[in-house]
Amino acid sequence: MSNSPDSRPDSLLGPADIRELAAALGVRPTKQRGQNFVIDANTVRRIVRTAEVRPDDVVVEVGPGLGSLTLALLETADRVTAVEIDDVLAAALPATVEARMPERADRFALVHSDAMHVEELPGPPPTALVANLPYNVAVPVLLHMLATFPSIDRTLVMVQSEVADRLAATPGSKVYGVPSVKANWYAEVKRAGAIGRNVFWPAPNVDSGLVSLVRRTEPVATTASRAEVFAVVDAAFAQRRKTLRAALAGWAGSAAAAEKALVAAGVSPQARGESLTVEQFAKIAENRGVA
Ligand SMILES: C[S@@+](CC[C@H](N)C(=O)[O-])C[C@H]1O[C@@H](n2cnc3c(N)ncnc32)[C@H](O)[C@@H]1O
Repeated sequence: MSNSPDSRPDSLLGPADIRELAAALGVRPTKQRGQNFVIDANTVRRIVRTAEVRPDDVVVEVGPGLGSLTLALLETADRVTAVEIDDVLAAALPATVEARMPERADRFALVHSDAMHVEELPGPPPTALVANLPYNVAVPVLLHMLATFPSIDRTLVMVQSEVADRLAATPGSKVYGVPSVKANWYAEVKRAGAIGRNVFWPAPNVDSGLVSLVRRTEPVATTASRAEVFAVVDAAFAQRRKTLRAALAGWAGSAAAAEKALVAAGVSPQARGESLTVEQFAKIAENRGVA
């Protein structure tokens, strides 16, 4: 499958390998779990390159599926820990790694779990997150991983193209919203490429995009907690067409109290959430209850 001169051509998974593995395991990909498997070695190598995975990286992968990206990550990273929810896929993956890349198998660990419930991982703390995320839970899983593992400093995820746009949006953009602000709380976020539909089996009915997130070297400077800041963000975008004075009335107790917090934060009460930076949301959170 691979055109890369320095690689073992048979170690990564191509279309025939994926079909064979799926048939042997009786796997029928489900939409509910966002199961679309990459069948193209060039695509997974491109993801690893774009993620700038280094030989000393401890990578966590969410949703390894049949192992397409896992094997490409193992070619470069020091360790790969994969979190898979599906019973059959989780049970099969260690054997796939052993069969395709025996010399790297001791660098691989499988955690059979819902990524939303993972609070710790075996081995050294992860330095990078690289994943083709299940599309229906991509944003909550991404935010959970960034919150739970502060050691992750680089992330590259493949998500539905619209979700990639939303994650990387900046204030003033039509698609700027809760995912944009929350992701920006943790990281500098950028679109990092597009992926066509024909590199998957089964082919999804949406396009995909890559998003890169590099952990902020300095966290957002605020005395408010993350939960307090996120509460303002959620309230502001729950009614995104309303002015902040109106949208934050419930959060503050009244429209008048919301106005006081906004003015104290240096934000116009007539502004809307879509124009605010994460720092401004943090300032508003700090001024809740101001007299
Ligand atoms: C889009 S597929 C990616 C598979 C593989 N990484 C690839 O690129 O071929 C998403 C994978 O995430 C798994 N998954 C879905 N929800 C999950 C969750 N909450 N926690 C962990 N894995 C999950 C699915 O079973 C599936 O294997």
